Amino acid sequence: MEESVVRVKGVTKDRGSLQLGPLDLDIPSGYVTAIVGSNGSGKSTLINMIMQVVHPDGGSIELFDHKIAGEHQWQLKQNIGYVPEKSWSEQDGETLERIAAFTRHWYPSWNQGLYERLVRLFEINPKQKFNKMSKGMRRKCEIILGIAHEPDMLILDEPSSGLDPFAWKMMMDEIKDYMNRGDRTVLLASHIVEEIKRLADYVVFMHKGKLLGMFEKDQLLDDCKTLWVEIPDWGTDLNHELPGVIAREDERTNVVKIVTLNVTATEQALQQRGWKVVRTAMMELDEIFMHLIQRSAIKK
Ligand SMILES: Nc1ncnc2c1ncn2[C@@H]1O[C@H](COP(=O)(O)OP(=O)(O)OP(=O)(O)O)[C@@H](O)[C@H]1O
Repeated sequence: MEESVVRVKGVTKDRGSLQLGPLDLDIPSGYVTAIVGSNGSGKSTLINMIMQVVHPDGGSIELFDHKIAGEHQWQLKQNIGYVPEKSWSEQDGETLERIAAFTRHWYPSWNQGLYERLVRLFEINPKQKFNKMSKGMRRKCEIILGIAHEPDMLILDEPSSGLDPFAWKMMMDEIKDYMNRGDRTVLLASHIVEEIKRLADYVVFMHKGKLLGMFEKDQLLDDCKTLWVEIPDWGTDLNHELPGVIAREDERTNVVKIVTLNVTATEQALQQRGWKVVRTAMMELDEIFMHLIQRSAIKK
């Protein structure tokens, strides 16, 4: 794995309704990592702990090789553009223009040209108060503020929430543009499969406060397949006999549908048995996620 910009080690948090962790996670530098999880699985809590908005009960978090505590904190956060899941209510009476002026003062890397371009692109009136804006307009402002100081890392918690399809497309293009410099990192929490498919290099699956795994996205999509297999013996227990197989469904008497997380190993084993694959299909990320949840439930 590459160099890490965020290192989460044994982090725990008691949320009352949910026990998070222990979480261990390394976010690689120079890539887009997407955290995918069901509602209430702890994605925002994890992001808030990385941003120090929420304090972990145990474990440690390092940002850019420094523990996030003490005097480094502010410097470290200057290198991050953060778009939280929920807008800050303290900023309700503010305007983009005023927050931008404040941010410009504190962030030496602020790029005024980029800010003005984004304001024009997203068709924002920078003099309008945030609490007079629609949800999507306010989201656009938060994205502009996150990107305009050209941070080394962007942390985006459900960034597309409230955006219309045109604004969503613009945001996607801007994130790609941001990444084009090569040495930048994005950490993104999202429910939108298309967003993850188009942007992410790595995918982290989270469920009920636990991490189900981190995967290189293209590799995962290559490895996970649905196969329809013609088998001679109807009662054969494919789940346990074949490597990689995590689920089976009987289709017709001699054709079984199986789901594998390791298509190469499964196909090799099928070949050795002389069983024929009659059809192969790609899986979507959300289907893979559902299977990983089922597998984690079985393992317990
Ligand atoms: N401020 C809070 N105080 C106490 N518990 C909280 C707080 N915020 C969230 N929780 C709880 O922590 C758990 C995880 O919530 P979190 O918002 O991190 O999940 P999430 O994965 O981001 O969910 P979603 O996809 O719905 O945004 C939930 O059980 C939630 O009720």
